[in-house]
Amino acid sequence: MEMVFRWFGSGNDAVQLDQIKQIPGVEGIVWALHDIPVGDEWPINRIAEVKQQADEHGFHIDVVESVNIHEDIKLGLPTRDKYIANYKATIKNLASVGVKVICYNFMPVFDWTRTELYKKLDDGSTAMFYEKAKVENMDPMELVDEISNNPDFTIPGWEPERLKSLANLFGAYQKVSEEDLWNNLKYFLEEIIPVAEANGIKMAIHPDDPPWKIFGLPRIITSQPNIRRFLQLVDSPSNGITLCSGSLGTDPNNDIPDMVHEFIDRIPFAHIRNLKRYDNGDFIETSHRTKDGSVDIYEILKAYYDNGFTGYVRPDHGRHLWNEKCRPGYGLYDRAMGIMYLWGIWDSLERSVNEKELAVLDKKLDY
Ligand SMILES: O=C(O)C(=O)C[C@H](O)[C@H](O)CO
Ligand SMILES: [Fe+2]
Repeated sequence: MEMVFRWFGSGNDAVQLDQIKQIPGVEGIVWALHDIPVGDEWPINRIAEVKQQADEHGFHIDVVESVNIHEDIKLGLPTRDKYIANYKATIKNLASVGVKVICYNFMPVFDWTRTELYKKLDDGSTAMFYEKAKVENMDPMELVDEISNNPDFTIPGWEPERLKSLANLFGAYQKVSEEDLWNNLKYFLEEIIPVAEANGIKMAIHPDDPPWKIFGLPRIITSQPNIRRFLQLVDSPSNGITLCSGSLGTDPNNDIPDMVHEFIDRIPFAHIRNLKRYDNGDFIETSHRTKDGSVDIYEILKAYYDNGFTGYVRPDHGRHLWNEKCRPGYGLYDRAMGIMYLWGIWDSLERSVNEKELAVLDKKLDY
């Protein structure tokens, strides 16, 4: 596995590149041009700027997260074609500086959803929390006010400008069923996957977070059968997934190690994080350690290891520790510790396999 770390860009992240440099085994940054309006083409000079910043620190920029999808594409409106044309141009621009993987999602209106960004845990740290009943009984506008008015940073997917037109968007989605969303996704993929193939890029859809319907909006990238269906929409190595253990792990029916085994050839990028599920459907993000949450991080890594996984991995969200001021979920310390936990498992898997092989060889030599 190749370790990468998400960085929101100069002046847009509390974490600096020279700090990331000190985390063992990180080879690249996962980045995006967060200020470019959704649907516009990413300019080549801005892309080159990030490449240069990464180069100066010896990082690669192989993975981009996210090139977001304009709502007109998800809604299947006639105007989608112009945004798809821009998307294709962005794919080509990114390929021209060596980008290999583009992570994106196809969730209507909202990106990931939580009800509290800084919920206090027993140990005094804070983490992102989802209260199911609250979402079920809440006016989405209230949530938007809470999340988008974060004083320190604009949160991707929750940009205040975009959410201003929320009422109209909700109205537009009333006519869009899950099957319509599948069709709109297929239309998009049939357009862009050939461009990705021609430019050596793997597209990697991120699962819906959480993987169920919220506020009556359709959601489809939620489960193993649905991911199977997604991969068949366009059956190409360039049409892949970002397998996110945290998003899928909020639903106890999702067997993530089994998904790793089934989809391994179509996983260019893995998000690995843990969370604790409660019986009432609430969940809170935890440290990466298997014992601290409900997701078996060891089994997931073992599944990757057993399948000879060589793709990109990043620790996903973490808790906020030691009073750090950071983007929700994206502090330095817990993600750095998460990486060391992942390496600890990975290195010992590697060592134990090598030792087993050596023992077999020794036995053969004895004869
Ligand atoms: O919710 C998560 O687990 C994420 O990693 C969010 C992703 O960055 C986003 O949905 C990608 O487009
Ligand atoms: Fe994720």
